[in-house]
Amino acid sequence: MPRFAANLSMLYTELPFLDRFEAAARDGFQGVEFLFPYAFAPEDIAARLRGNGLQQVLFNAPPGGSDAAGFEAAWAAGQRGTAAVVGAEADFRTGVQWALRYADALDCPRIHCMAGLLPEAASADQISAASSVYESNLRWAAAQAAAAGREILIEPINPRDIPRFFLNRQDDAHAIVQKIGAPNLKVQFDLYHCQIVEGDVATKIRHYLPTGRVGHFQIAGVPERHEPDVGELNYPYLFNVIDEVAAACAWQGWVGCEYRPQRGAVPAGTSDGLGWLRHATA
Ligand SMILES: O=C(O)C(=O)[C@@H](O)CO
Ligand SMILES: [Mg+2]
Repeated sequence: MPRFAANLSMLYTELPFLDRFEAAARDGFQGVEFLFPYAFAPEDIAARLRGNGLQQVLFNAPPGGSDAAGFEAAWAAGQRGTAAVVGAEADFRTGVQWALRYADALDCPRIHCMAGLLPEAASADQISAASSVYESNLRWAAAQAAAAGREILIEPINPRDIPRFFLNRQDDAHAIVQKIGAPNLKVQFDLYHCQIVEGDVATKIRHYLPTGRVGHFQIAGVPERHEPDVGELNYPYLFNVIDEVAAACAWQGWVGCEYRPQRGAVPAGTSDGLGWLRHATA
């Protein structure tokens, strides 16, 4: 079975953030991911990782802004990344530098750089300008990350969850990664978003995983984004597909569990809903 990482921004939200690490380890996770670490000192997060025998496998570069308070304000104001946002190039670079410092402290191999939003009713010229900025920002970020021994990931996200998000489709993500051609620039393949936007998920795993351009998977039930055993995707089947293809191409990444638990009563809500994980790893 794939290696599963708990997404601590969505799982265990019944607990304070720093206590979620222990809860995830107690439930058998060996890896964790989350959106943003910037509200906490890197050494406090590193201590929780060490103390619970966990690996940090992924987190996001800031969503906008230029310091820790600004990052939180940007997220609250609806900013969803700066990589493809014309005029936000300085914030993008500042954000990647912050992320690389945290990646070093947390020994985290991957950083997700969210693309950001297009303007309302974007014109063809505005879309083309966003594409140019995206390409030059990602080239720069991949070079910075390579020097630090890290990967940069980009993720297609469905436009129902994030309207006007610049990157929605797997083929567009792979096209820009191929065009830039940096070996440490990869795609974060979130099966939840893929099913909502384009479907044909198993075939896309078989097509894209052997290219070497998939850096990470994420999962959730569709359409409610609850546990993976709730909804229209057959995850036991998809886990077997990932296993089979990963074995054939020696892929050794992680599958992030990025869903909102619906089962059980607080405070045991997240753990109550992990029957799918116990079944998958039995
Ligand atoms: O929303 C998702 O899906 C994610 O993976 C988050 O990192 C937001 O980018
Ligand atoms: Mg995701």
